[in-house]
Amino acid sequence: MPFWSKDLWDAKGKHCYVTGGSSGLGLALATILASRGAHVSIVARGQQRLEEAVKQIEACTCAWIINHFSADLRTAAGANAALDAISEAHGGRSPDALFLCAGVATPRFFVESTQDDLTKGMDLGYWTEAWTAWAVTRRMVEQGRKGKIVFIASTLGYMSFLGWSSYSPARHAVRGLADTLRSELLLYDIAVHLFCPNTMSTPGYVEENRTKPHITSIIEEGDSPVTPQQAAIALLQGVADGHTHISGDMITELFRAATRGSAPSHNFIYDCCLDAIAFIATPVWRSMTDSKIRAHRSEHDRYLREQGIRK
Ligand SMILES: NC(=O)C1=CN([C@@H]2O[C@H](COP(=O)(O)OP(=O)(O)OC[C@H]3O[C@@H](n4cnc5c(N)ncnc54)[C@H](OP(=O)(O)O)[C@@H]3O)[C@@H](O)[C@H]2O)C=CC1
Ligand SMILES: CCCCCCCCCCCCCCCC(=O)[C@@H](N)CO
Repeated sequence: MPFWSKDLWDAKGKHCYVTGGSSGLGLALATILASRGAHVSIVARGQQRLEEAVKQIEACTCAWIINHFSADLRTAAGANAALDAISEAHGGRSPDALFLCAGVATPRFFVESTQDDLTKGMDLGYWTEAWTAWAVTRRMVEQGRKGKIVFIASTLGYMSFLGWSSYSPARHAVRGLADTLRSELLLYDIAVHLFCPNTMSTPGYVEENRTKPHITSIIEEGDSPVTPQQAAIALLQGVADGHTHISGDMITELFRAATRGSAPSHNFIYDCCLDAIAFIATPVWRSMTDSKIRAHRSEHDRYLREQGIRK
C-alpha cells in the first residue's frame, strides 16, 4: 500500500460472514480473511463443498474460529437460520463484516427462458443477497453494533447485453439496494460497499458456460477472466481504500465512472477522465457488438427452428 493512503479497515480479530464461501470468490475471500487473522463463517447449500472449504480455510490459520452452516439463502427464513447458527460461536453477536458472495448465473436467450428460469434469476441473483443483508442489518441495529456490508454485483450490474436477461436485472437490483443502504445505514454507522467483478475463473463460471449462448461468449471475448484470488484481493483493497463502488478491472472501472448515479466517486479527476473515455469508447464498442448480433441472425434462425421455438 502506498505511504499516502490510509488503510481504513483491518480484518484482524473481526468476525467475517462470507455467504457462498464454499466456492469461487467466496472461498478465496474467506481464505484471505482467515490468513489476515479474521474469524470466518461460511454458508452455502452443499454440505460436502462446505466441509472441504473449511479444511482449506483452516490450513491458512490456526488460532481463529472457522464456522460453517448449510442453508438456502433465497428466503428470509433461510437467512435468519444461517445468521443464528453462525452467531452462536460469537455469543449471539452479529458479525462485524458481511460479504455477500452467494449467487448463481444462468445465461440463455430470453425467448427460451421459462417463468422458473426468470424467477430463479432474481432469487439467486438478488434475494440471496438481500435477505442476508436484511437479517444482519436488523441484528446489528438491535444490538447497537457498527459494521460493514459488502454486496457483490458484476460488470453486468452497470451494463448488459444479449444472454443476460435472467441475471443482469438482479445485479442492477443489488446495486440499487447497495446505493439505498449506503445512504440509510449512515444512521447506524454501518458501511456499505458494492463490488462489481468482471469474469472470474470459478466453478460458477464453468457452470454458466453450459447454458451460455455462443454469441454471448463471443461478445465476452473482450473481457479477460481473473482468478477468484485476484478478485478477492481487489475487493479487500477497495474496502481498505474506503471505496463505495469497487471493481477489479479497467472495463468495469469505465462503466462505474460512467454510471455513477449518486454513489460517491473515488477521485474526482480520475473519475472524470474515466467518464470521458467511456463516453467515446462505449458507443464504438456497442456499435461493433450490435453488428455481431445482426450478423448472427441467420444462425439464430436455424437454432430457433431446431429447438422448435420458431415454427
Ligand atoms: N464468475 C464470474 O464470472 C462472476 C461472478 N459474479 C458473481 O459473484 C458471486 C460469486 O461467483 P462465483 O464465485 O463465480 O460462484 P460459484 O458458483 O463458484 O460459488 C457460488 C457460491 O454460492 C453458493 N450459493 C449459491 N446459491 C446459494 C443459495 N441459494 N444459498 C446459499 N448459498 C448459495 C454456492 O454453494 P451451493 O451451490 O452449495 O449453495 C457457492 O458456495 C456470484 O454472485 C456471481 O453471480 C460476478 C461477476 C463475475
Ligand atoms: C467501454 C467500452 C469497452 C467495453 C468492452 C466490453 C467487453 C465485454 C465485457 C463483458 C463483461 C461481462 C462480465 C460478466 C461477469 C458475470 O457476471 C458473469 N460471468 C456471471 O457470473
